[in-house]
Amino acid sequence: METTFVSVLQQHSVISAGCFILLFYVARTIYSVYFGPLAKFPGSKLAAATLWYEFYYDVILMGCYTFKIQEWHKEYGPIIRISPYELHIDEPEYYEELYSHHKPRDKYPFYVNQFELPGSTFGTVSHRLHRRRRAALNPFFSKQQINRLQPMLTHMISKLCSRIDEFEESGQPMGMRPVYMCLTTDIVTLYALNQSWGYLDSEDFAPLWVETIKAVTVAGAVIKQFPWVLPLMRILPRGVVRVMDPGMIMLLEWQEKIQANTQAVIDGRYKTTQEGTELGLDKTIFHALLESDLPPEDKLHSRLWQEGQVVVGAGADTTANALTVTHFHILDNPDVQKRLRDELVAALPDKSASVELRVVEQLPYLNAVIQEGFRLSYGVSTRLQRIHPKESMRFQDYEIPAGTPVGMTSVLMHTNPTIFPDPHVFRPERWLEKRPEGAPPLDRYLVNFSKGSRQCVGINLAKAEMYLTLATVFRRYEGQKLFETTRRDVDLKHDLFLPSAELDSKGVRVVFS
Ligand code: HEM
Repeated sequence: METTFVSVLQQHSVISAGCFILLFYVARTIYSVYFGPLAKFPGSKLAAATLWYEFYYDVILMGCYTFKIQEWHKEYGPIIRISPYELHIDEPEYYEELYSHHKPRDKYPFYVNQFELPGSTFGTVSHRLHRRRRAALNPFFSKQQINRLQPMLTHMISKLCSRIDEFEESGQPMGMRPVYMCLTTDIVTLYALNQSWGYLDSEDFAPLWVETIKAVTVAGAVIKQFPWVLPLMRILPRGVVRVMDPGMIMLLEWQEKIQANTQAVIDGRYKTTQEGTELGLDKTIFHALLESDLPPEDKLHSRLWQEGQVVVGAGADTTANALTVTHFHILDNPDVQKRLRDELVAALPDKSASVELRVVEQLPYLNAVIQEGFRLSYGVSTRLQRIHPKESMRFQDYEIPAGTPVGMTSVLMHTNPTIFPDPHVFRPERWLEKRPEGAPPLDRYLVNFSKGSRQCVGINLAKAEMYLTLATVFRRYEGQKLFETTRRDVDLKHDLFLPSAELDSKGVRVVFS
């Protein structure tokens, strides 16, 4: 009798606690949606109430929240609330204010958590700490430093050409995304780790590597919502992880490879490779960071490998995507292809000679083609939030409370028809036309690398790769045709952090003849 009484009492307590927690959440949500500091901002009330909205669009529908945000802007105006905590702005003139060079801009933990690399410059939330870490990275990527990479870049591009020659001979279509991914990976690993991963030598263009990067970005949408997933995967036996998510195994193995490289540098048993030495490279990014003015805590293995992973991850897929999308649009627009070829033939009379960066970076039409390629390949397609930790920010009549994450998205900037008329048309000429009196230069609105203190550190390297690769490939190979490839294979359909076309696309394929 007494036991029954106790168990009924226990049941009641559990139910009461459950009801209390439920009531607490309901009350908190009502307060946040209707009375909290972000209540005055327009937008969907459901999105203001719960992160599950974003989960549905980004995880279930695979990277579609960006398009929902775009739709909401049409309905609610240039500033909207898109989650219980976050605002989004669609007003091109505000970009340089939000992504300021000088004002304090923290990152949003919800965003950086998706890669779980808090030791990296990219993953550093605090603007103060970021400036210190970024200052140590900058010299490694300065224009002067990148100019010195010409022999290495020429060497890699001639390897690329040997692979294209094979396909030219066989007449088989070549999948450009994997091949460009091999090129950019071999370049960034040789430069940053002094140890090229040699993917251009792989018979089938290392499909596992392409899959790894894709798996990492797809997993990111889930990890943002459930940040405990990655630490959990690390402690589970590999066999279990493999069954649950094979992409995760690739990520863990990639991290281990970089961790081993870092440890070898710290232990002083790192051997520079013959390939690197012959091409004038004798240091890894870890040597550069260890020799920098960073304090000892920033020179620990636990931080340095994270920096290495970001540089390799950020340097490879973004540039490969920009190369692929630009290559497609050149071939899809015969007039563009002809004008580019004429310029290249005039500037580079010998089609087999290696291309000099200082020559091709001066070519106006090649520059315009690359700008237009950057515009339609977007860079990172997801929104990038910035936070002023201490002071409120002003947008039109709104005062944004200090500490609020506010994002803007390159996709919305680059397809804004007022700035870029006929935004989905690939028209390099727009970059060469005279701007109306008093209008700012057009590249003010080109944000594939983002802007301000936290913009991409690899811009000079990425641009050098674009100039040299496109100039070489379009000067050397006269007979190029798209193979069963249409706009459907490049147009943005899913925002998987990086832009993705339809998921069943076979990618951009080209026949060289
Ligand atoms: C076309 C090629 C590229 C594009 C479109 C691109 C785009 C971007 C963007 C948009 C960001 C800012 C991300 C954010 O705010 O969270 C970024 C950051 C970064 N990128 Fe790139 N990137 C490219 C190539 C490269 C290359 C070649 C490297 C290095 C080898 C690189 C290394 C980095 C690093 C280390 C960061 C973090 C910088 C920081 O937080 O201070 N990127 N990139």
